[in-house]
Amino acid sequence: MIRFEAVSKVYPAYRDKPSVHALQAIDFAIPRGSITGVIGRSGAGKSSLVRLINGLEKPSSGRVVVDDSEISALAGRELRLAQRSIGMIFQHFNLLSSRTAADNIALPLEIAGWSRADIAVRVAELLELVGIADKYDRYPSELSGGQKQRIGIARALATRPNVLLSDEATSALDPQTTRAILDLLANINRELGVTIVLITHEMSVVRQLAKEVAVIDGGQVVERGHVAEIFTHPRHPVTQAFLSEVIGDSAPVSLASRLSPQPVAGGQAVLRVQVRGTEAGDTVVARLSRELSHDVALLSARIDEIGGQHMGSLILGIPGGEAAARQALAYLSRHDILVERLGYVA
Ligand SMILES: Nc1ncnc2c1ncn2[C@@H]1O[C@H](COP(=O)(O)OP(=O)(O)OP(=O)(O)O)[C@@H](O)[C@H]1O
Repeated sequence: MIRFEAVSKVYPAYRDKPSVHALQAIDFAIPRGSITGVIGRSGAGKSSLVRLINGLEKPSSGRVVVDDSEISALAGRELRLAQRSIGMIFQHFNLLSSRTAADNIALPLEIAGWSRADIAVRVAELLELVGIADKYDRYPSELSGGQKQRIGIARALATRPNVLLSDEATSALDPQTTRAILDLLANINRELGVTIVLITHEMSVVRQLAKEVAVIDGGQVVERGHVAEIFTHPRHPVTQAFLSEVIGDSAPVSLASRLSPQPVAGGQAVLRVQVRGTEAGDTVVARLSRELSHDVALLSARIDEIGGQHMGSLILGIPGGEAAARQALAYLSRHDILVERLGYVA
């Protein structure tokens, strides 16, 4: 369990730079054994939050507790011991280029004072765990990004930590490699019970791996909860913006370029309808056609399923002039379906 209790972090003024309130009033808990996503835009405070968990920074006020130990109050040898139970992986892997894969993984064990024989056994186990046993004698420059991250993961797990912090660990990888690394992290969580904190600016990463998510903005947690719930009912504008990236609810370019802000004689009003929840998009189209007593054109649709819930958006063309458009808007709003008018097309 990781707990933030009324945590704030202020970086003091330095020369001509003003002080920065990087985190304010952070109060939340990450359950033991969970995979929790922490998502935020650049500068939101994500890295500051991570550095508080592993004790690299101290909070300006409040407490950070990791597995019953107040890491924010530790120093010296006690802090170093506590840090051994917190592994970390990074966007740019942070491997030593002069060491082989095996020797990179061995590094934290050497620092912890393990014997050479024990290190050899543990490194072999870890190479196997992350699926690159055949690369033990390769140098980082000879490996792909995905393989380097596997070494990063093995090194982070070497001292058998309870917590694994992932700071944008897949941001430098292509989508296919990202998926493979996220699958590996899911296995590690399942098999070893390691608590994973996933710092990211990509909702697709949260969606693929995390069960819980906290959205952070301006140094505050602005929304948090189960991933399926947040994805289907996002409340904060920042969450909504992250989601529209992953759902892609913008109109197709060919349609957007034809949109006119004024009604077009004999044309259609174009509406964007949000699909959230158990109701599938096609039911919305069918119900609306029945209500209007004429066909509704489906101009574009992006629907996904997350945690058994449909989510996405439909772009509909409503023929029949202003009266029909107003009737459609009223009907959808009456049924609590989020809708917005994008314009008109011929
Ligand atoms: N050591 C520091 N000294 C002064 N200000 C800092 C320091 N570290 C971070 N900040 C400031 O604190 C705020 C939060 O930064 P932080 O790095 O935690 O955000 P982030 O969400 O991780 O951003 P990014 O995704 O760009 O890394 C920013 O305004 C940043 O400029």
